[in-house]
Amino acid sequence: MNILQVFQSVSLATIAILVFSSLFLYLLSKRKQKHLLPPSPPSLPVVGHLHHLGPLIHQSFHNLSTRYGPLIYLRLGSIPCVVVSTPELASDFLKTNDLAFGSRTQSLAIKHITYGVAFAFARSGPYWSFIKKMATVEFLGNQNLDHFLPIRSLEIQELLRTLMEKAKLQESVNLTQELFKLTNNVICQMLTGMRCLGAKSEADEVKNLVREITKIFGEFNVSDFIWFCKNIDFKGFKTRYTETHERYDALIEKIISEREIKRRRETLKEESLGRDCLDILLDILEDGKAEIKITKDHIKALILDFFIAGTDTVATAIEWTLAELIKNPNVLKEAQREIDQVIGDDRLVEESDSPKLPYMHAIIKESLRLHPPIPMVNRQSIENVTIHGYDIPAGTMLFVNTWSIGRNPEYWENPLEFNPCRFLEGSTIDVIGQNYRFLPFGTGRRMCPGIKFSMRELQVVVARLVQCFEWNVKEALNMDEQPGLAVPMAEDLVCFPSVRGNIQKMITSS
Ligand code: HEM
Repeated sequence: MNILQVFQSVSLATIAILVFSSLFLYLLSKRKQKHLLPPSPPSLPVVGHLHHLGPLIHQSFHNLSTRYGPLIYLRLGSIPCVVVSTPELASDFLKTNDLAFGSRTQSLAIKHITYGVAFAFARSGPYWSFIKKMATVEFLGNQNLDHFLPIRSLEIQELLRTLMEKAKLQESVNLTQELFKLTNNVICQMLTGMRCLGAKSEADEVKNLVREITKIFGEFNVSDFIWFCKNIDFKGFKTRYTETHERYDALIEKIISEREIKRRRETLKEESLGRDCLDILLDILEDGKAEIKITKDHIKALILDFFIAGTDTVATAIEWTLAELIKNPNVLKEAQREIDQVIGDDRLVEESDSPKLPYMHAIIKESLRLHPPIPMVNRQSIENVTIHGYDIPAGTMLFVNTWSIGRNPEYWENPLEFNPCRFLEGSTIDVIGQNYRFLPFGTGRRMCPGIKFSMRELQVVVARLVQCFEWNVKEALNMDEQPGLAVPMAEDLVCFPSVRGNIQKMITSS
């Protein structure tokens, strides 16, 4: 939202009073400031550095860093921030000071929609550690992922069928929408056991809500940054997120109640493996001896956390990878050659084939380097720290610009070239957060717990799209980005698939 447009919606008299009082407080705070802060671009009273930011914030930070250096201090309204844009600094902040940066800031909208108890935004502590362990080891651990393999296979097969139909009719397909449907259906079943049926079902309402909430989470709201705007409902944003929360609450209440009735009937608790997330969480809720007491609000917030974190991110990663393959036909041919040689043409690629497809693995990494779905690792400090001689006060927002690091010629040769080979030939760089040049899933204690799940889903979907189809587009692809919680392509990816080889037989027999 344009700051000027925002100001136009409030009466001029009120603005004048508030601006003058803020200016006074700003000057007062400057006089009191004794901290040595990192370099900073010129700022304005009240808005601080907000006027430097465009809609794609990671790109604005990247541009500022090229002028003011790899460690900069910004004040977004009244919120202090530091932006970090080199692997060395990323390591200083995220490894050496991992504990100090153990929290995240949450917007007013996120706080309201997630009952004030979102896990992904919680401060590190006993509740966060307990849920992190549950998420990493149990819900998204290897055993559960194996158990949910048939769900992923079925959903991917559905996608292939849709594409095959389109290919037969020589029609275009909106791959962006199809991929969102795929990832949403998979995560929806892993969380609540429900599948989107295409009719007006609860799962469809979930899909619509996830889409709306993801949009809300990614929107810039001036009330988050300028303290005297906190209670102003700019452009009806507050009304929108309040209503969306109410819709989500009604739906999830119903889903939980139905599950509680089912559990009483079927004593589902006896099954120890392959439970959906709702069952795992209800077990914890009902367990009088659980290490941590959780409430129904925690369950509702956690289900939403995973929905939001697990839908757009994976869909966006697949979308960018396919776009790069279409733009780079030589890479696509090489990937098809690898699959044809290793798998042949009488069966589809399976998740378990991944170790045999190093070129495909390198393609996924190369796509995550250029297009990390979450372009910045965002944290908040919980104590004062001194880094490189600079004083970073408690409560400072940290942005590690992984997007910018991935495109820096000091760390990557010809960084804008899509060249998967850079991840082959002796490269030891992986996605697991140990090399600070490449942090698509973050690093350290707050690292993404969905990494194994995402890599499994990402690789098999891209491999099957490559194995089964040739991809054509009408016009050159627009590789611009769109703002959002994950950063998708600016325009939906619309393509014309055409069937390769034996695909019809393979899809129907799989
Ligand atoms: C391509 C897919 C994905 C990417 C690129 C991605 C990326 C990230 C990143 C960069 C972070 C911040 C890490 C940090 O602060 O160090 C994160 C956190 C998180 N992700 Fe993912 N993610 C993906 C998929 C998923 C999935 C599928 C789930 C769950 C179903 C998930 C759940 C979470 C959660 C709960 C957090 C917060 C963890 C915490 O604060 O401790 N993510 N993700």
